[in-house]
Amino acid sequence: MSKVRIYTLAKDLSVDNQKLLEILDSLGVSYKSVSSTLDEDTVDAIKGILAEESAATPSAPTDSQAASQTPAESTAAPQLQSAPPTPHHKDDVTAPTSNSVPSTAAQAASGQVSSAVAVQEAPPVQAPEIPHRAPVVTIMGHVDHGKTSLLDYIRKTKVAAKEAGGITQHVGAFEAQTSKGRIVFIDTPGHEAFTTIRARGANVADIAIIVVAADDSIMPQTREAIAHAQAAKVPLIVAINKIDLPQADVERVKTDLTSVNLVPEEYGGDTVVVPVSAKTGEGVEDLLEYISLTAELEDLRADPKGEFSGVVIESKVDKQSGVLATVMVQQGTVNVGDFLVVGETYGKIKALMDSAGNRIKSAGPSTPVQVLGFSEAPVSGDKVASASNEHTAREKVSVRVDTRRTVEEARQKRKLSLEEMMGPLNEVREVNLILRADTQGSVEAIQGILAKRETPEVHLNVMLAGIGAPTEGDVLLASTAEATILCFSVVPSGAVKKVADQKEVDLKSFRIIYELIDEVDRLIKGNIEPVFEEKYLGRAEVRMLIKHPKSGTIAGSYITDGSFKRNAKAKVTRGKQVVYEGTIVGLKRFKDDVREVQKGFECGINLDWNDVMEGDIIEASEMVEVPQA
Ligand SMILES: Nc1nc2c(ncn2[C@@H]2O[C@H](COP(=O)(O)OP(=O)(O)OP(=O)(O)O)[C@@H](O)[C@H]2O)c(=O)[nH]1
Repeated sequence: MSKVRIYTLAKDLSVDNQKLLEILDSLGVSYKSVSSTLDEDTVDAIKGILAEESAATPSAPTDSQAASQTPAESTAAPQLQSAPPTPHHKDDVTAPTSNSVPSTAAQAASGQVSSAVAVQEAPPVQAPEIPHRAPVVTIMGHVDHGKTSLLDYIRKTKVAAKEAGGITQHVGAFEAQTSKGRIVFIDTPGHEAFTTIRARGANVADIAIIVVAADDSIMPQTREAIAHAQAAKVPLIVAINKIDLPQADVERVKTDLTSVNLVPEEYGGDTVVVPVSAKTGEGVEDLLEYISLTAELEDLRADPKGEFSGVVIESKVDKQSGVLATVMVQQGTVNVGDFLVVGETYGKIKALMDSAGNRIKSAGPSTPVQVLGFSEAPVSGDKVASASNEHTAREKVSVRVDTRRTVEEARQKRKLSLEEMMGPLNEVREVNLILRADTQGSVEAIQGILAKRETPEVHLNVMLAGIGAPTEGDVLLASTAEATILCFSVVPSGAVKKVADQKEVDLKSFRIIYELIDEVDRLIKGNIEPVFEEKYLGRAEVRMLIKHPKSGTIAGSYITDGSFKRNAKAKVTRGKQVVYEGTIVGLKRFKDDVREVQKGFECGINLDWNDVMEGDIIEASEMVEVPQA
């Protein structure tokens, strides 16, 4: 029985991948990605549904439009109204679950425009769809594995040469035209730019390409790159490069990938792996196709008419032109003459250039543009907003200044709620860790022990485990993922320690493995939901009532047992009945506010409740954490 990949079938049947996935969903067939394979029965069922659909709507215009729609980007093409796609199906096997012929309901679920709709006089009012946007791709990998060469090859073959013959400037990104539409590449190789941007709270890449040289396989920076992509939660595609070399061993790379939990699709996993050569160009077309397929599944959309937002990719000061910043438009449209607010400054756009160096008047989503008009060079990762006039720009800046101050003040006070400290209660908590050790043996030993430390409530997520001292990249990763860096028998450099301090990242070094494990246990404990129990504190009799102009009624009381504390819980009983439960908001001894009053003393108790009466009994208690084994 021959099998066929989803995207190949989509191509053969002239429908878009999304449509096929919807049909598969309606049939209850699980898949991992568009490159998953389908067996003949499923293919027949799909063909049956499509045939029925076209019979039901012989000339429905929306149907044919949807079928011919290019996946990567559509300017405003109306799509079939359907449920939003589920980008990743984690289910393991591609198995058609039943022979059931799809019902009408299933057809409806698959987005079919029914004949009933087709004959209606007035078409139903549809909300205008947000158009697709081009994917933004970043290429990461180990040094010398061919990131620059791959980008150069794509640039050379896919970017229209600049007409005037001038030299295209390096602007940090370029746009490639492929048969599947536009793809934007961030061309500052390595993950520095990527992580710097992320460390500033912005995410610019939609897809990460991890380049692995076929003659070298997985290396330390490959692991780092994978960890960064995973922390950013962007889909990744592995490009096995240099397959033209005689010593290239693609199979070895695939096997090694499984050791970092990236199981290639051929091995039953869901990692897309594409063998390429940046030298001969072999496989590059496939890689571009996979990028478009991934982008399609991610269903990337942005509204060119929406409010503008962008991110600075890089900036420089040009002796002649002044500050030149490359901004990736993420949403909305930017125009010459707009005011741009970046950081706590603003500027008016004097000129815009596309990544090929052509002057343009405006730019929409997923377009890298070089902006002339900033007075100070912005930093990569800075978020950019626009304003239609100078007054609004100034207001936006002042809001940003206020927000920064508030955040700084809050940070100084650092009074976090339980939830802020520990995340929502009753959920499995994640402790993110980055491990650094002297040898592979130590790394594996630590990982082995850690695996046994996990509890049902706390999951240990080792984002990166590497040999050698921690790097600044690790610190950036830790700061964006709120991870702790644990070092065993390796010492962080002063520079790395400094960055960790600045970013408030916990960076700890150990010489004895069990001290490291103790630290992990502490981290786990810190993440286990604390158990509190009520502890009795004391009892008091209300002997007189004092009216206070500000605090209301204060219960002049005598402590008959234990002690009373400010902020403790209070329960008031009258006879046998509990008449009030609340908090002791204030305690007074004569005119002074006090924290605690012991048995045998008189005091004023403010319950923030005015109906307390003489003769009432007040009982105080507090919640205390029960230490757990
Ligand atoms: N034979 C062969 N050589 C390649 C290929 N891709 C890159 N190279 C060579 O590998 C070396 C490193 O390539 P680069 O593109 O500079 O690698 P990189 O990953 O960008 O390196 P860094 O920028 O230093 O991190 C260069 O000598 C390239 O010519 C390929 O597909 N085949």
